[in-house]
Amino acid sequence: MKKVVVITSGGDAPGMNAALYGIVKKATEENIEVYGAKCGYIGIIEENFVPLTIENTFPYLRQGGTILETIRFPAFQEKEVQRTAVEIMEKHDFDALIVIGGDGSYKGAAKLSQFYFPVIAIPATIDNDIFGTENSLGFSTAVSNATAVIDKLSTTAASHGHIFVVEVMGRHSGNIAKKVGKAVGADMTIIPEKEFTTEEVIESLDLSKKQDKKYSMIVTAEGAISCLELTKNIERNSKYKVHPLILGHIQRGGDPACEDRILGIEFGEVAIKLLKKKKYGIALRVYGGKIDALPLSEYL
Ligand SMILES: Nc1ncnc2c1ncn2[C@@H]1O[C@H](COP(=O)(O)OP(=O)(O)OP(=O)(O)O)[C@@H](O)[C@H]1O
Ligand SMILES: O=P(O)(O)OC[C@H]1O[C@](O)(CO)[C@@H](O)[C@@H]1O
Repeated sequence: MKKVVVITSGGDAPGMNAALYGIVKKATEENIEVYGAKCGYIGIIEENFVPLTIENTFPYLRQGGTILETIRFPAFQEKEVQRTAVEIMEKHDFDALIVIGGDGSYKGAAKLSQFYFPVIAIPATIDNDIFGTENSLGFSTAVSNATAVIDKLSTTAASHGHIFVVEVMGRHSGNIAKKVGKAVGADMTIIPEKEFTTEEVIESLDLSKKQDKKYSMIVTAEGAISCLELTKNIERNSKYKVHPLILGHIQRGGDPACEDRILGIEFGEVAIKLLKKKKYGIALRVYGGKIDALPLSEYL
């Protein structure tokens, strides 16, 4: 193992830069050269490679986003595009690819592995919805970011007795909503995995009033219902006036929480250790609180 290439793919996740630093740190100890392809899978196809060194990764270990940047690239689902990626990586003498990304990125990694190219995937998505792992880079930070904003909202909401419906991210997953809803003591949390009715939401607001709470808070995941639609539904079917708020990309923004930094560095180091032992075709995960790996074929 002499030369590896890394991508960050899907939505950026705080902790991706820490993973890049972890990879470079361990690779440097092992005399392995590291390159990054810019903007995810498209960077391989466009042969947009940049050298990654301690000098250009260490300063960003504590910074959110991804210095390699990321673009969603749906064409990568085509087999011919995947084949081209493998040919390009071979042409540039890369011995392995490390993919840092979410469940879509994991599918791309699994497909490349079918061409017998050595691949390791590192879980990174604020949604924490990758099969098999208890945690993914960015989740902890996103939950903290959303909780901090709602905490701010609570003081003004309490002063006016307002009702807020706050929409958090998660197109297919209620993981952020569930944690945030718990942390802020939401009157109801709505997630894509569970059906709900407007009547149930109104009942939760009735209960909140009955309990003399100073304000009411509903948390909804974007994939369940948008806060604008839910606001309309509540106002049409009750006497309540509702204030909607979409938290949006602020959840992915800013610097990684300590947990995501540490996990990022550890994932990066483990990826290089495994590649050095010729273990690839695998996806890293957190299981029982520890880092281990599943075969990438699980993600096809
Ligand atoms: N079925 C697939 N086969 C091959 N490549 C895929 C597949 N699905 C997604 N990809 C590649 O992975 C990239 C990232 O996937 P996607 O946009 O779903 O984000 P993600 O990795 O799930 O991250 P996030 O959870 O943050 O959205 C896509 O832009 C595409 O290049
Ligand atoms: O920034 P984009 O491409 O609009 O993606 C938004 C999506 O990405 C995620 O933040 C995951 O990274 C989802 O929660 C959200 O639905």
